[in-house]
Amino acid sequence: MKINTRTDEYDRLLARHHAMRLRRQILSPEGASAARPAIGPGGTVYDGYGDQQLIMSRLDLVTPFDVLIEQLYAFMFQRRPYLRPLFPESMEFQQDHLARMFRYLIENLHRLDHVLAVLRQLGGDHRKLGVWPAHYLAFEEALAVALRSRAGAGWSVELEQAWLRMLRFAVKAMVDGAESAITEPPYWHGQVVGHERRGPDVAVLRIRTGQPYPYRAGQYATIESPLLPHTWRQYSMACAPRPDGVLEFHVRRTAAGGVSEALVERTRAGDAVRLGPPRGVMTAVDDPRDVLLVAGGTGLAPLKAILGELAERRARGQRAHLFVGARSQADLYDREALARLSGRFPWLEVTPVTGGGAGSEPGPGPLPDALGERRDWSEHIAYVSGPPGMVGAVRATLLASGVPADRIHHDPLVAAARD
Ligand SMILES: NC(=O)C1=CN([C@@H]2O[C@H](COP(=O)(O)OP(=O)(O)OC[C@H]3O[C@@H](n4cnc5c(N)ncnc54)[C@H](O)[C@@H]3O)[C@@H](O)[C@H]2O)C=CC1
Repeated sequence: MKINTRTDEYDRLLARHHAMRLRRQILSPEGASAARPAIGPGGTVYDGYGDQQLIMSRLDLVTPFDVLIEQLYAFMFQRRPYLRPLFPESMEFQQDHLARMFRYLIENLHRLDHVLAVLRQLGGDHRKLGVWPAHYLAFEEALAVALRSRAGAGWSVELEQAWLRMLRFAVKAMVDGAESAITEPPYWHGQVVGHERRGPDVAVLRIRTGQPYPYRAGQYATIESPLLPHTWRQYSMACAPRPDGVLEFHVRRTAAGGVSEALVERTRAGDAVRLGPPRGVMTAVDDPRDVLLVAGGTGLAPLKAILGELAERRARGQRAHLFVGARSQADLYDREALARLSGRFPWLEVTPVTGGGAGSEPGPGPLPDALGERRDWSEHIAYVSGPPGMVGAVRATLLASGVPADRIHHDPLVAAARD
């Protein structure tokens, strides 16, 4: 269900923009303009802060973004129908993704170093989609037409130039990112060598790649099934790199017609898939402190991989405690594997916590409470993975109990696309 009404999206962006400006003013004695960065990709000068002010000043003309983006793609495919096959059959996710990107760019144009890193990675990831620099020109042309048609009489050359400068900055960073990723394959071919149903909506898949897949425990891959061409979704590897090169993934079926449904319901051993390059920052840190791992649902996958790595290179005397949150006993889909691990490794304690999760009452759920009751975690290194609401709630509990922020590791708190 779309929740973006015109006022919602516009008001939300504006409120966040004002809050950030206030924060910059407080943090910087010279005022907000001192935060003005000017270095773009390849050393070019770009006044992101100036464009941010201009774009924000008339955001009301072009929001909600979903309408703008629908017009953009309609124009692009009408003008250049040969680009349509590069996109998935259903454009819904693509449109949401682009709206998120517009919001992210506009909100962050005052801190180009952060934006550059994100865009460079996005550019590298776009290689698997078969995107070439020339395609971006077609996109720019379509964006200009959509902006004009959406904004109507209030539109101006200055506004259009600000939007196009922002886009060119983003494209340049993405093309740079794609070029510097040139030594890495855009994707790996894989074959499903194991497919086990674990309950009505979860499957554990084992995939062997044709070429070695170089990743670190805790990272994720994007996966494409031939059942849904051009649609890639993220899943974490649930094992540390193994000598036989087999990767384990935990997939919960979510929306009908999505990649997860295809992988859970319609995929069998022997089927082919493709994997994008490994990504993600939640990897095991080299620190001899005891380890706390907190998993919610299939968020268990990367933590199981980190445990696998710990088993291989654990510091002397280092212990680990894994909390596994699940909706119910029946939903503890990996309980046998976890029992095997805790039987094998005396330094590992596993605590299942049931309740909460999809369909239950809103609220922090039982995981933060279970942690709080247990012991003092302030000297631990923590890894947290699961639904964004759970990761946020657990993070808040750990911070409040004295664990420093730089010792709480998790992937960014945005809902990753896994349906
Ligand atoms: N499949 C994978 O490889 C990975 C999945 N994830 C993410 O993990 C999540 C897994 O989803 P499900 O299995 O459906 O989990 P779920 O909705 O069944 O939740 C599992 C448990 O997490 C806790 N929880 C859920 N929402 C909470 C909240 N708002 N506050 C506090 N605790 C909460 C509850 O204890 C619940 O029982 C998805 O968001 C997925 O994107 C993250 C990393 C890897």
